[in-house]
Amino acid sequence: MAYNQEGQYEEEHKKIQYPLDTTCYKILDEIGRGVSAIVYKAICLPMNSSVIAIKAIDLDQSKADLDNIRREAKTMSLLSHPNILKAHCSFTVDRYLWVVMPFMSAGSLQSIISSSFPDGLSEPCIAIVLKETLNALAYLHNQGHLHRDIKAGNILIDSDGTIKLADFGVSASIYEPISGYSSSYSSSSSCLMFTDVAGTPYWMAPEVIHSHTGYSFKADIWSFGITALELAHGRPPLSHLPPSKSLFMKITKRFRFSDYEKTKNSKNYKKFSKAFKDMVGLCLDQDPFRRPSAEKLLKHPFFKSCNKGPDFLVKHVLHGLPSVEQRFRQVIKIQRLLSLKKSDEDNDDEDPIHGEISKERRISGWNFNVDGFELDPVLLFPAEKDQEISRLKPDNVDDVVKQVDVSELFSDTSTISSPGGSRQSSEVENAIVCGGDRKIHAEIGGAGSVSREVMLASLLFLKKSLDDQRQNVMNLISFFHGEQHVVEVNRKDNLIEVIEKLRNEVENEKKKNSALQIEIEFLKSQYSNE
Ligand SMILES: Nc1ncnc2c1ncn2[C@@H]1O[C@H](COP(=O)(O)OP(=O)(O)OP(=O)(O)O)[C@@H](O)[C@H]1O
Repeated sequence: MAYNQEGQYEEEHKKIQYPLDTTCYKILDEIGRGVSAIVYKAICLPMNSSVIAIKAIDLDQSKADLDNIRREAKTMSLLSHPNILKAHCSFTVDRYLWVVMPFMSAGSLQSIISSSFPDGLSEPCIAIVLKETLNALAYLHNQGHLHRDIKAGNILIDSDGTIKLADFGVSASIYEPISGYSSSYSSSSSCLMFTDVAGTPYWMAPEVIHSHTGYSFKADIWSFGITALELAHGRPPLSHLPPSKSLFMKITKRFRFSDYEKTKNSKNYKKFSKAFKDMVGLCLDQDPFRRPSAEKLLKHPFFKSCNKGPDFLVKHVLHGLPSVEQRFRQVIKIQRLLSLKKSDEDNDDEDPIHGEISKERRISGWNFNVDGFELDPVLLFPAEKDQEISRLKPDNVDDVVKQVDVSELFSDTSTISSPGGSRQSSEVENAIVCGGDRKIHAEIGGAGSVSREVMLASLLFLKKSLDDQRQNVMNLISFFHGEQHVVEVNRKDNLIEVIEKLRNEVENEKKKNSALQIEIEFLKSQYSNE
């Protein structure tokens, strides 16, 4: 790394002017694809055929307009940090914007885990990657910038283990609210806030999804926490759902609990340190104000005790890894196979939204579960009673929800079951409650007009659902008890596995129970106040 006299980091290529002409570049291979861009490995002919990466952004598909992209590129060119990937230059080619940047030969952490570490990286490796990323984030925030798209796909690694944060496609400067800028921007509150929805759904902070409440630097911290889970488990939470659907379900729709459970059935739960879990827990606080700043997070024991460097990543992650272009070809192959398989399956699928009511649980928010090292859903009422209760909701609910126009949140509305012009009241209610416990209570507190009968019916329904599930577990337990005398010794391992599964089910039941218990206690106190 080179530092100038002021101690600022200075990249070696800084003074070199890269040509703004396509004929000077020769494309070698495709190495990646994003939502609206293709990334190529290429060489720059007048620069001794040095290898570079070109990101060709389709301006017709990109949400941001050219002026915004240019402005952002200019702003980014003023930033300089060893953990931030800076573009060499950018220029338009027909309807594409070419961003010429250094080639990070091992590609993104996302492409590495998806090809070679499907169950995630080891904790010491994660610590190095996250620490370097956090250095970049702390610098960015200090300079008044939000990244707004922190995820493993935007963390790049070079052959020497150097980590750089990339892709400032949706980043924004908090100091430059220029008119015409696609972000809505508000400075009316005590801190500067954005209100547009930016980023990638799985990594989005709750306050970004509820963009009417505004968000700021802490939204990046949430995404950083999700990225930690992504590196640890090989995927972000809810990633078994299409991005738009996961977001959509989180904020407006019923979510089948059984769908969520599938994500937690990972056979080989890895053990992670308390420090790691604690650090992620701080990032994934529903309340952005309670999340630490990037600077403060760097002082967390998890990062303080991380004393390994890039060499460790070379040895434990990069060694024996297929090249970025080979990995990309593999991904494309798998995607093709999966899309063929999916189109077959889609024909047989039941409607995911209107499936069996008994399997559905409405999710009102997300809590970080330290022991399970996952995001856990906070359960609300069973779906069937939603309509009855929401019919009785206070009138101002619709006004609040008008500010959350779900159809505007997605560029890819094709995968969403259309919310329609007149939204159903059950969806409406869900949209307000999913921001966390405080909001749930505010909403239920507002439902003072709900009749005793309806509440009682809801609670009885909940109780029956719990009884049914308890009964199922009891049946399974007695089934295996009865079988015991014929179980041979060599089946002991299988039995242990089954018991473990049952134990998990019982644990899950307990968790569900306590979430419901809280709701019930709250409702009881509402009634006693009446
Ligand atoms: N400078 C680079 N050097 C090497 N590989 C790169 C570089 N930039 C991107 N890539 C590879 O290309 C892939 C796609 O990158 P891109 O930034 O388009 O997509 P993304 O960030 O995964 O998706 P999105 O469009 O949602 O942001 C990355 O995952 C990475 O493997």
